[in-house]
Amino acid sequence: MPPAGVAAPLEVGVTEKIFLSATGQPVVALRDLSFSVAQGEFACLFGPSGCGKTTTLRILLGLDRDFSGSYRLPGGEDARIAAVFQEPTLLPWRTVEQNVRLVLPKARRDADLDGLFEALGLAGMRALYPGELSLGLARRVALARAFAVEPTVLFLDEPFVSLDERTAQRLRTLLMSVWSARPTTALMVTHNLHEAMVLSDRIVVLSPRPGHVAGLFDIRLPRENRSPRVISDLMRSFHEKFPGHGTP
Ligand SMILES: Nc1ncnc2c1ncn2[C@@H]1O[C@H](COP(=O)(O)OP(=O)(O)OP(=O)(O)O)[C@@H](O)[C@H]1O
Repeated sequence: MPPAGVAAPLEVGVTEKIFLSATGQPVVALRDLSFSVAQGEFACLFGPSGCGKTTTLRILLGLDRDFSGSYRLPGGEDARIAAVFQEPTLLPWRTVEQNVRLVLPKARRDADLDGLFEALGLAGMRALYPGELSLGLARRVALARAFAVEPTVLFLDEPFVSLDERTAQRLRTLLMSVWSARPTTALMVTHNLHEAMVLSDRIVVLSPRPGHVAGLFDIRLPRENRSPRVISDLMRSFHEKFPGHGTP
């Protein structure tokens, strides 16, 4: 394989991931899961409950090393990885500003983050503490923290669940405006097919467990052209290509 630079794709080749159930029975979560995400592409990992989406992210984040196979991150050894989870996981005794700056390397602790706070609608909230924020605002701070490190790869695990649809929609728009300013190779787990259509360049569709790639759905359309009509056409094509997937 050529050396992995920042321009290299995210490559996933998990041969097998087995858990042991409480009774000691093997649970094969993933088998022959293989896909890649091109540099600067935003991909969604979509599939039925229990098919191994979170397991895949945990492996790619280096949180689970007990699997067979391999993967390669953009940036290789020097990859700067950022992750956004369902829980914003902010330190309650630190301000919004401090929570974001904490993740920066010492040399960049004083970096100018005005543009980032502004873009995420947090400019007036930098001195607030997490306890003063709604869940939607706390998730914005989690996004700011992720983008502050200027990651070479970004992982998101259902960052917009349990928000009312208006707030979720606002956050998707904010995510896209920050991401578009500096397109970063991104992989986001979602249960929400509509969300995947709005946000991603490519949907990686997983089979039921043991998870492997059931197929790819490419959306090569500029996001500003994805009107409700276009999204509903895309949803129709998706259902034709993957009958039974993505129906509530
Ligand atoms: N620590 C664990 N011990 C045993 N089994 C596990 C463990 N973690 C996950 N599993 C099993 O592995 C499979 C994949 O789980 P995972 O959470 O990755 O699925 P998922 O696609 O993210 O599900 P969901 O969409 O419901 O969040 C499931 O069958 C799950 O029960």
